[in-house]
Amino acid sequence: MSKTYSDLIFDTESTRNIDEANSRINIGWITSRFDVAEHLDRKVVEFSSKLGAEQYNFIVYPVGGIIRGFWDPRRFPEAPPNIDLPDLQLANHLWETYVCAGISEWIDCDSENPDFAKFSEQELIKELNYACYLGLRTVVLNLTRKSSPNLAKIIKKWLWTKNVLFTIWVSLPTNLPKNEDLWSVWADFRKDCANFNGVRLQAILNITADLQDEFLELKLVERWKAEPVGAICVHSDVFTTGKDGQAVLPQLYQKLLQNLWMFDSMRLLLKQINDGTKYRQNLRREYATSLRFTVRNVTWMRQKMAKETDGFLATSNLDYHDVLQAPLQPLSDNLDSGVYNTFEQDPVKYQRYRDAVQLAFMDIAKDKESVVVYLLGAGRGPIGTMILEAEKRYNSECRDKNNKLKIKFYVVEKNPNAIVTLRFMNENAWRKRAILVESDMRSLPSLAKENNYEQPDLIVSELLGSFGDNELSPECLDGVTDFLKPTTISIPQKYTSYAAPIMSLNMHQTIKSAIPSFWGKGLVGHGRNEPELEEDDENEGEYVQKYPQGMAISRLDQIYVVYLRQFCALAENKPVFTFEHPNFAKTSNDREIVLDFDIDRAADIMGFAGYFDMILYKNVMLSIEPKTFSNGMISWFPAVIPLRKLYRVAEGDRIKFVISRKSDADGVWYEWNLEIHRKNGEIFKSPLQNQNGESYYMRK
Ligand SMILES: C[S@@+](CC[C@H](N)C(=O)[O-])C[C@H]1O[C@@H](n2cnc3c(N)ncnc32)[C@H](O)[C@@H]1O
Repeated sequence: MSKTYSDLIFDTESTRNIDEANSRINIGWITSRFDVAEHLDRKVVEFSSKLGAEQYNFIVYPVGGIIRGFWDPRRFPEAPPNIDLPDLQLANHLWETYVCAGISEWIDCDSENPDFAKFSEQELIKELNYACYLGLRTVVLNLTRKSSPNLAKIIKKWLWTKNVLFTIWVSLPTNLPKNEDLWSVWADFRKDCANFNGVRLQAILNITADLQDEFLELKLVERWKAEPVGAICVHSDVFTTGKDGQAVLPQLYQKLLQNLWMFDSMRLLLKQINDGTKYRQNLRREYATSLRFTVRNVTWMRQKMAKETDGFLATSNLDYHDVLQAPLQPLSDNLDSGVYNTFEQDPVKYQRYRDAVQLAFMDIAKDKESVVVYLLGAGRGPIGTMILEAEKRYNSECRDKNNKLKIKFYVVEKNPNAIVTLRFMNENAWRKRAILVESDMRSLPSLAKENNYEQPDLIVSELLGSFGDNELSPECLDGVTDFLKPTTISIPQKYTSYAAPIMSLNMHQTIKSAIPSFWGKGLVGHGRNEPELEEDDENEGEYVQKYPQGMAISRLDQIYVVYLRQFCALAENKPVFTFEHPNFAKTSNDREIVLDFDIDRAADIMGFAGYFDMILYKNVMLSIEPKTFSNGMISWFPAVIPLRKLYRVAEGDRIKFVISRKSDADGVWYEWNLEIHRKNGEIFKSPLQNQNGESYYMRK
């Protein structure tokens, strides 16, 4: 049986460099009422140094001082102690590094007692201001209610209107019924904060002895991968005593923690639930040791596994994860040498092309001395090399010395720059076997007539984007149909796009905030319009790309290419559009489909992930669809088709992804929207996106 991820994490091999691995994990101690000691508010240095010696990197400390922090609100309307945590005891940079501001736990801006709610608001503002005064980088807020609209209102205003440096960590309630969905509590809170930047507003998940139901179901846990989780707080009563008498995390908790551990930049927190540490000197250190042991190899292991699938991507210094890329348009733009070079690093794609071509020769070259092969859209020629290798392999496996197949080889490319490389390849690598045709393949029927080119037995092309047809392969290949024989075979024979609904706060925010700088305002957009020259006085003759639908909308009405990491797929993929070649019947390439997905958990849909697979020939295929993914292939990352907003769905809802592929004389575009069919029969329809190709238009 193959090893599970968790088994691998604890392999001796993976626990090399323990000190280095441990040092990447930052653990904070939450000061609790069990730490209360005389004059502690004047002894933050001693307190944090002691914890430092016990392997904690920072503390969460009541920002108003410990006496105020643990004041009993039942004494209201008596006032709590004033803020009394003198700044002078610690150098400024040490406050920043070692201390997070704990907001007093008694503060309750959503209290049923309106006087106390009002009073809480005033005291909260004082504490936030004091956290700013101390220059602290993190503020910890505790949610104690299912819904905290007043608190959210105050925090929203702070985040959106004040130029402060701290990140707010929102610790999720631990006092709700076990079946309450904590994700929804968090998602409501961040929505009430108008989904402020996930770098500045993050959740703290509490791992308690009495685990919430949602942490026991993988599909519910997965949603946290789509959210900004700043820290995971483990409660001390979760630990048990191990064989050697030390505190350890039980296996179930270890697995949960490992599963939630996305990055080593996340933080762990330890919250004391009882006064055990009073009686066992080493207990605090044991907690920290056990937590580090649990997560220290997770990222390392993930990277190691990624190296096996990502090949050169994993070894490159660039982190491609969650980075937005505009899909290439190799038809309307001429690619540069670096882009071709990146394609050519793929260890899988070209070999599959070679295998497919060889397989096709078995069918079309029987008893023939020669077959005519056209490579359509050759780039710098890597598939050309594979075609010649397929010929060689076919000859060595299927022919004898005196009866070799010799293909007639045409290589078509419209990029005049790539033609320079192709000429070089032809002379130096292909022994002048190729006839180079510098042309758009759609002119081939007329060019062939003029130049007496032979009709192809086989056409080979690779004109696919992350969403299959989005680099206009159907339009390009249809352009050569009139020149084909009725028996001509196309590699690929068929390709299909796929889509699945996803959640990802990070992706939504990244797309929304990808606004061009002043100097980028004239860059060609991806929509129908070209940049315009502003000739009025005010604009000094600058170029501007205008968006009739508005810049904000235009960002969200485009398709992107993204190596997705911080996301959660909400359903299995479904096929979207299929194209088959040759298209002798000249069937229209316009398409329309409605895909139904049943929703099995509460979630915020940000859009759809897009994938494709292609049948090169018979059983030789390439795929980026996760279930059939061609291992090791790096040529395509998934597509992301965003929605304009995050849309909340509930378990039992059915959603419909309505998407059409449209075209006119100059180009092709997709239009899409979402329908939510609620369990109670209500139907919601989101606005139609990218109408008329205004934001995302693929020029023919
Ligand atoms: C995705 S790249 C693939 C390049 C190469 N075959 C490879 O696999 O590395 C597509 C290539 O097709 C070319 N191309 C796209 N549309 C074309 C057209 N209509 N006629 C000729 N070449 C085209 C592009 O310039 C580009 O070089």
